[in-house]
Amino acid sequence: MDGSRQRLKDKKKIVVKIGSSSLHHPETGKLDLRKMEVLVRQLCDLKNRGKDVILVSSGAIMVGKNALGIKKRLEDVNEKQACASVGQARLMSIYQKLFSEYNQICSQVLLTKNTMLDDLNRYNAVKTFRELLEFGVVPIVNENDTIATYEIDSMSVFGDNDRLSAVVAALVNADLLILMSDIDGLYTDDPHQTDDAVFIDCVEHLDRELMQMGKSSTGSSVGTGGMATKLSAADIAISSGCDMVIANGNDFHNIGRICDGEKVGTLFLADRKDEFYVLNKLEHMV
Ligand SMILES: Nc1ncnc2c1ncn2[C@@H]1O[C@H](COP(=O)(O)OP(=O)(O)O)[C@@H](O)[C@H]1O
Ligand SMILES: N[C@@H](CCC(=O)OP(=O)(O)O)C(=O)O
Repeated sequence: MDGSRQRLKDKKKIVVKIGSSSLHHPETGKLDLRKMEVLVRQLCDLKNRGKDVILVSSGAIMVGKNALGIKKRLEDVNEKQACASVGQARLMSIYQKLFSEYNQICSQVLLTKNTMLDDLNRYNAVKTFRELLEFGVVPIVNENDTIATYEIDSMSVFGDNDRLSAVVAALVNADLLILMSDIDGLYTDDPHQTDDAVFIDCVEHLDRELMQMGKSSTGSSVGTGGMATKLSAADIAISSGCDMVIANGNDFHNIGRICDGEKVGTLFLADRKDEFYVLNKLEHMV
């Protein structure tokens, strides 16, 4: 086991982000409940190991779309917002049921980019997260899709939970962010588009050349942002003193393996702690 992986064993505050693609049965688009059980068990076990855990979960739009019996691809923003409103409530009720099986309390936190940019709102969010973690709760975060796009204008959305999870990691002073995706980690190019893409095990310096490797092409019908938003998230996380791992969400046991220091996914090593850099990034995020 190499040294940089070894340090993952000592992480105390861990943010885990799950993409919609890791939660659904691709054939039907419905929730994969067996996988969700494994996810929740892994997170509860991290809690039992004495760690603070925050889950950033996508899936509201996908779940709402299914609940409403919509078969076509969603194009209209308001239609997506209506689906998110239905789906978020359903998603939370399933998470609550699963977490309660392990006597674990979870809570819902919905954020927008504006919440994070406003000093008072951000301060309140930080304090609320602190209280929740002190109570031993697992906060479950998503973007507030219902209001995000018309809160001021389209610039007010995160638009993807990859960057939202990195902002949350920075807010709560997390020391590890795990992004579960539909792919093993970062490759030199999108493996779904190029045959000779090579897997990258560890990133010590996230330079321009690496940033350009992350394409916005997505591997599933429900994913958004592709690798581009994950690298943007890595930039935010590692600048706020938080290591980040991108790993495959096809097996949620990977979460425990990562925290055991096993060589799973691509590891991005934190290189500094710069609060202003993160805020500046957030301000210019489109
Ligand atoms: N350099 C790259 N390395 C790996 N995957 C990449 C890269 N560039 C683009 N991708 C694409 O990013 C997808 C993962 O992002 P996304 O579809 O948003 O999934 P998720 O919602 O599961 O996070 C991959 O399936 C792949 O097609
Ligand atoms: N907030 C949206 C998900 C946005 C998002 O980033 O989705 P994904 O690329 O699946 O992580 C939802 O809950 O449906």
